[in-house]
Amino acid sequence: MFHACPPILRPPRSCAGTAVHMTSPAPPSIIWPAPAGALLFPPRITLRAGCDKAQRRTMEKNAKLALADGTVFTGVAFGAEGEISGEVVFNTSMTGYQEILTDPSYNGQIVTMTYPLIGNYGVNRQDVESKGLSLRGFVVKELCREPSNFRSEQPLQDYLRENGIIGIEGVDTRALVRRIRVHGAMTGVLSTIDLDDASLIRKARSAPALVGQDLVREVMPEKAAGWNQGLDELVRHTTAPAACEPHNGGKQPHVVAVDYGMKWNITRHLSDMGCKVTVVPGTSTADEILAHNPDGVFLSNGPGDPEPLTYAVDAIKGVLGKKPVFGICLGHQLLGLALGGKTYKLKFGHRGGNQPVLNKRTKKVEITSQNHGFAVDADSLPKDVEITHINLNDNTVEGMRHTSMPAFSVQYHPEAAAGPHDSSYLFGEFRKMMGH
Ligand SMILES: NC(=O)CC[C@H](N)C(=O)O
Repeated sequence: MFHACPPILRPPRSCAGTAVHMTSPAPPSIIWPAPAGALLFPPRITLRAGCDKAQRRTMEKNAKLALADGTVFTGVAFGAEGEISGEVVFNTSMTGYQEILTDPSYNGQIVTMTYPLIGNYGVNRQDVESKGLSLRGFVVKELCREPSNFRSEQPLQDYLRENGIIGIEGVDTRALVRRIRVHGAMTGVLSTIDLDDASLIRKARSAPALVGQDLVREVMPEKAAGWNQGLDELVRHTTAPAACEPHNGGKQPHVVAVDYGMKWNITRHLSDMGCKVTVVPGTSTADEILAHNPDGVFLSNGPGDPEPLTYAVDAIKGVLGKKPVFGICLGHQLLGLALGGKTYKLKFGHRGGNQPVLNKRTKKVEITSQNHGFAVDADSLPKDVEITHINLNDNTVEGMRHTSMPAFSVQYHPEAAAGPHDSSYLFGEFRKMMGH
């Protein structure tokens, strides 16, 4: 029998061949044509392989992606029209494209998905990680224009168009990713308005590099605000109990979360643990942070190079030793700088939902969600900083802890969104560090 979700009636398939619908076939109780007033998918012209070729050609608009090394990829435009430059990076997650699109850490970057079919479950209002889309452009092999999922509210191409993000589909993403892996992340230009290869390559070569830019100020909030949203029901059921342990009725720990472009699932986790959360802008000084009288200070993820963010490093130095500190991703890199370490740019970064990390204390391997292009240099860290986690793909630093002050951080994303929940115990460790 059919369950709680409202039945969705779908038109008969006009295109055979591509596996775009991941759900099982409609149950026999659903009829077509539908009775008047029934909930229907609006009629759309499909552009999938297997559709009428002439129809596809008249509907398609070309787009091109040019890299600074002179490579040009031609594909079909989707989403917004225009032209944009950015650092071209790739993400290996099979799902979670909406969380990726709304992760402010992608500010300044054109993101390529290695999974070959993107858009099949649409987008919704629950899976957002910030108030908007900060990435510069989106590159996929095959776009599914007709999502099929009970949570879907909109197809991906409409979402990108409404949010002003240029997408390109039909790109040989394997070739693109190999190029980035071999030669490193590089600047590129994505355009639907200039399709001249030489001109695009010139623009890609003169586009500003990510290194040295402060991209945080574009995505951080303007002023401090409270936070009171918990985890989505679907997520709560799959998250480790430590992270979701309810507030024990005692004093509610007050966390000040310094927002450099924070993913909302972090504050959802903190809130679910029973913390009172105040979010403050990434430019807040130590005095401004401490004026909230926090029990703990959280340093968020965020875009770009940590080194130019001297205001953030100074603020962290002013908080260290006074309050427990927990940092994630950019927050981890900034903590590393504040502790006297150095950061450097990785060749092509870690982005995806399947990065293996060794927890050196427990000797357990955690499968983690990641999105970073910079890393903390292990050799630069002072003796009183213990490296707690390492990446098993390339042995880079994934976590650290100060041996005498209450401060720890991870390079990866324990809040997942999207990705595995292996590391959600870290939120519980922060709570313990705050003495609650
Ligand atoms: N997700 C993040 O916080 C990214 C950190 C930093 N912008 C990097 O790319 O390394």
